[in-house]
Amino acid sequence: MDNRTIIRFEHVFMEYDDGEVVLNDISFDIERGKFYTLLGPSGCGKTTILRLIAGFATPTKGTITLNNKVINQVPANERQVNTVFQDYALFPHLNVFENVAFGLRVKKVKPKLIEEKVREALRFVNLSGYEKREIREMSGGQRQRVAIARAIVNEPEVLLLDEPLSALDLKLRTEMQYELRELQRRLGITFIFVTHDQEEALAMSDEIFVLNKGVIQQSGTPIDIYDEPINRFVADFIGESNIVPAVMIEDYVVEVNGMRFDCVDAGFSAHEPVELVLRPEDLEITTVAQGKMKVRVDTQLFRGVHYEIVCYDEAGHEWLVHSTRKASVGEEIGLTFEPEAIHIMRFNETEEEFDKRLEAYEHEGAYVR
Ligand SMILES: Nc1ncnc2c1ncn2[C@@H]1O[C@H](COP(=O)(O)OP(=O)(O)OP(=O)(O)O)[C@@H](O)[C@H]1O
Repeated sequence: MDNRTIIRFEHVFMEYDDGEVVLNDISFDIERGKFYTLLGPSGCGKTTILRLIAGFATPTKGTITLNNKVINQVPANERQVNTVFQDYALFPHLNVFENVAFGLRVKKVKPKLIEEKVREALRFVNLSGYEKREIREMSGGQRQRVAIARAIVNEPEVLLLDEPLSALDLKLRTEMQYELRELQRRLGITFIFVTHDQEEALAMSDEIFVLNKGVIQQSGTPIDIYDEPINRFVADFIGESNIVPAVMIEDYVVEVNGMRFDCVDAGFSAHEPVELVLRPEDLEITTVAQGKMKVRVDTQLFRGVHYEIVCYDEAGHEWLVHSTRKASVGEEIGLTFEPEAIHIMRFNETEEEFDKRLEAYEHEGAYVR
């Protein structure tokens, strides 16, 4: 294992007592000092992964390594890992200072050092001066920061954050997204953040793991995952998409609903059935004559930054368009897009097969079948 890797999961399975398989052969590496997000729908196993890292649960099968040491059986309090929970789990009867100091007092750290460390942690989360405040006198965002201070005061190597922003209203949530990202940069430690909100994951992360039904569907940078989703689940879960059954005619040419388009995808068999993905913001409205396809506008909603327009092509297939340009319901318009905007997904391709094909295509100009 190279020195950058701090956590490794190798073929980890998790079953609870009722026999439900919650994690099904999970393997991944977490590098030091990066911001990771586990993203997926409710019940997909995100919290279970955090519990395994924290030591609140033991895997049924597989190995979990922290700093080159297998930790399957290491108790939670002996791991350099701290968790910030969704409900913050603060002590309501203690003030801000004592909430943050609690763990250090339990460890019998000297009072002078506790004073120093707590003040430092509170400074990190911009709560200097709030030491004597009662928890009930703090706002949601401030409580959140107390919970983070309480976790970082222990100087963990890894901070686990389980949907820490879900109780906040939208504006505060956005502010806290900036704060958390900035805090991670300043601390330089590894953050593993859980959310089911794809925009939050895209905005905050260095790396995202997209999970569904106990399996990692895809891992990568936000841009990789947004631009090159590996399958229908990921394409659908990360932002809105037009996902349409299509056929590869030859390299760089795809046919959908009887229309042929240039694309930049290669490495498929001739006439291989595939799925074509086009993001609504990549479709541009033109006149019928200038468009690559002709559609009729069915509905239009004003969304502030853009119009959300639903249209149908001549084969009766629906296309969602996000455009700053207004159309009229019932109008026939053209849609155009760049060949690069088309993304082709192979049916049931694994992440490794996909990466191999992408790499061959990008670096060697060779095709992988
Ligand atoms: N202690 C437990 N005993 C039995 N089953 C459990 C236990 N904890 C979780 N599960 C089950 O494991 C599955 C995954 O749960 P987990 O909490 O990891 O999902 P999640 O992705 O974090 O979901 P959410 O976003 O709703 O918190 C669920 O089906 C859940 O019912």
